[in-house]
Amino acid sequence: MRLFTSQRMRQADATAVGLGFPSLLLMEAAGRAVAEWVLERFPGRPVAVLCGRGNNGGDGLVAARHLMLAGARVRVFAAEGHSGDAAQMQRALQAHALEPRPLEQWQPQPGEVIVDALFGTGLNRRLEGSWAELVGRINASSCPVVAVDLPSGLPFEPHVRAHSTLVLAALKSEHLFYPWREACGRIVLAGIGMPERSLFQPDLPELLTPQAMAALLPRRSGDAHKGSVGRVLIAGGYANYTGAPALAALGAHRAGAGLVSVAYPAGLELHLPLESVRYPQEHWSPEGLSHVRAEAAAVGMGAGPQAEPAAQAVLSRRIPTVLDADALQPGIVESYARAGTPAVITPHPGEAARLLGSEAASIAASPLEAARTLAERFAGVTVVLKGGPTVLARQRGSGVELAVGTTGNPAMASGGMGDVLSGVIAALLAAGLEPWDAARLGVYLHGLSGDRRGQVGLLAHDLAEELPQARAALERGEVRAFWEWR
Ligand SMILES: NC(=O)C1=CN([C@@H]2O[C@H](COP(=O)(O)OP(=O)(O)OC[C@H]3O[C@@H](n4cnc5c(N)ncnc54)[C@H](OP(=O)(O)O)[C@@H]3O)[C@@H](O)[C@H]2O)[C@H](O)CC1
Ligand SMILES: [K+]
Repeated sequence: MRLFTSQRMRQADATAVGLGFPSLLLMEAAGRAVAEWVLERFPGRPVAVLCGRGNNGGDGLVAARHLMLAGARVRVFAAEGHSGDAAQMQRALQAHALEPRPLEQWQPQPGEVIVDALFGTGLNRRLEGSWAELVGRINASSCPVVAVDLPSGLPFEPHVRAHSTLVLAALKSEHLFYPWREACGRIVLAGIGMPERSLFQPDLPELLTPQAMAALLPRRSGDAHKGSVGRVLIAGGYANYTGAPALAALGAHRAGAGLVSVAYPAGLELHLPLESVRYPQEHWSPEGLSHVRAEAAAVGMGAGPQAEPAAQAVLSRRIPTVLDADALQPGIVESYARAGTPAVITPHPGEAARLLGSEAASIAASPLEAARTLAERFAGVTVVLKGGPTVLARQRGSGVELAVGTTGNPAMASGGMGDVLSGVIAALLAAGLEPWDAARLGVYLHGLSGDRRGQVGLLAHDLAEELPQARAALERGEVRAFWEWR
């Protein structure tokens, strides 16, 4: 499943029409799906349908007809100047003796449901003047709003704040990325019969679905033992940063590692899980790690100025490695890329800014572009750019492949979560998954565990404790995506 932009959705629309598919059928299916959702979710409630002058408005006119035919009390308010499909849908409505009134005449009525069909993917600038004022009045009314495709005004301010958004054909960036996502409310995805060929755009970011992620779960054979399911080396810790490597170790244990070994500066007091094996290091060196049995590693958690020697010592093992926190220095990442050792980097926007020599704010504002730039800059390295949502990238052929996480929530904004993620990805690498698969599944499971324990106050080790149940639910096919299908 792919994540679209408004522009790429218009392209898909044009492709469908080019294939001979009548666009009027798409509008009919869209409007019908809106009407069905309103009738199901708000039975018996009167409805005001507010229609803009484009095709989003056309969808609204179709919805009004189906609502009326189903016996709902409907008022329709529409902008002037419909053309093409929308104009035909206006005539179809008028044939049923339902005449749209001028949009300016709309006043909210208590108890009414508002269908926001003002603007969808055709919006190309912020709303101003009477449009901005109308959006203000919609938001100030106490009426629930069902947005058609997108809450009108997104991705700019002002925009409609919806109870639910009936998304047409495919999810777009606004439905996933904060802060826009908050304006969408519940997300309901309607297929509308778009030919599959027009939606086939593999260069768009992949959306991590429960089905695709369940298929990546490493299977265990009946004769599994601790040496056969993946052993992890965690290297980190410095001064008073003793929690980070312990949380990474916990993440690795809870993600199914058969054995977790932790290397750390000698003399440091680490509260490691009882099951972890300790390797105190007088000085970081390849020799100090040569006896550790591991198929994958995670380096940098709380390592401070020791990150560089720790990362170089681990690099001598030539095993797939997660580089996190203090190991996210351009020189370190480059040395892994140059050596051809599979590496996964897990920066938050601040660390990504350090790697790219840019600003954290600009990374957070354009995470897809930032992840792409990181993958290009550090060729061969798998990028996990943490955020709401997390974005993944890797170079593939002459281009960059992108994926976007669909799990996780703001309660996960607390210290130590990233350390757990490093351990989880390392455990999946050790189990034999390719870096791209380990990173995608790790991000998915980590966010899923956070969602299952999603209250503010969640601690990183609480999240780690949830990992086994989250994994089992995913394996049993019990996990649903955050959007609903219609
Ligand atoms: N494949 C699908 O998913 C289908 C989607 N459908 C629906 O169609 C819309 C997109 O329709 P479109 O006509 O391209 O665009 P909109 O209806 O969103 O709006 C276009 C009009 O808005 C004007 N505009 C743009 N920005 C502003 C602004 N800031 N202020 C005022 N007016 C604005 C624009 O005119 P300009 O010339 O002034 O730019 C257009 O008149 C999609 O979202 C779905 O709801 C199909 O119905 C089915 C297939
Ligand atoms: K809309």
